[in-house]
Amino acid sequence: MILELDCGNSFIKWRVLDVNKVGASAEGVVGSDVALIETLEALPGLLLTRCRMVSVRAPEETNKLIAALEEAFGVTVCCAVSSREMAGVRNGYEDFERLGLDRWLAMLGGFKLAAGPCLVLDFGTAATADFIAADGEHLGGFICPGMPLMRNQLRTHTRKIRYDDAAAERALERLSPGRTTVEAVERGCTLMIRGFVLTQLELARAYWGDDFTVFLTGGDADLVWDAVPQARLVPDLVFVGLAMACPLS
Ligand SMILES: Nc1ncnc2c1ncn2[C@@H]1O[C@H](COP(=O)(O)OP(=O)(O)O)[C@@H](O)[C@H]1O
Ligand SMILES: CC(C)(COP(=O)(O)O)[C@@H](O)C(=O)NCCC(=O)O
Ligand SMILES: [K+]
Repeated sequence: MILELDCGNSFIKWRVLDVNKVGASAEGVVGSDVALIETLEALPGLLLTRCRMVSVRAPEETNKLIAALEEAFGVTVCCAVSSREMAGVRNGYEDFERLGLDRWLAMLGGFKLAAGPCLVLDFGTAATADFIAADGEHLGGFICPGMPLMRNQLRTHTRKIRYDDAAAERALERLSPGRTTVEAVERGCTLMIRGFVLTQLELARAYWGDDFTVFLTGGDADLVWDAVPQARLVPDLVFVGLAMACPLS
């Protein structure tokens, strides 16, 4: 069984692949290293042989998690690393190592699935957009605050914006102008993210006309999905790229 991990700034996404099965045999989202190890230890019949990981966290944090996994499960961990070029995609950053590894892997996955020009949009702690041309050239991208950062900034820097998660979820059933604080904030931030998406689509059209694929991924991708009906929602896009960057024979 192979353990796959995507360590973002807020959450660790994990899944277990069983060579004898199609798709993941178990998967989840956890908030900490400890929660990850506990969750995995509670899985019946887990026999890990390999592990591959991508992390956008600090090296010390990532190394600590790797050590904990090796100790708990006796597996060696293959970590995705930056590269200038892979699977036909050329990293467009001036300094290729500075491009977030989650972005790089989602790009590799997107270009493989699209086999043509694509726009990769990822909605996590940050929202990111990356443009990959038909020849695999990464034209660059954009980073802006994602939903968690936008709502936290409003809460931290105001006195009167306070509400709970359940109210936030209810507020997003519609996007009409808010009549309560929670509606006004949740819908306002959602519209900002959607505005970001529409601007990326305009740019993609300017480059490629109508001939491109849009990928949506990240924990908040479903907040924008209905604004981009032509997009492909691929929650595991980073994992698609991870398997390419860390092939395990
Ligand atoms: N099961 C889940 N657990 C936690 N967050 C989730 C879950 N499903 C969706 N989300 C949303 O995903 C967002 C975080 O996205 P994610 O891609 O995990 O971020 P990051 O990669 O930066 O850690 C949160 O704002 C939350 O609203
Ligand atoms: C842009 C990001 C913060 C996104 O992280 P996430 O929201 O997935 O946790 C991450 O890809 C990152 O730290 N990138 C390094 C900076 C860059 O890509 O230019
Ligand atoms: K991410």
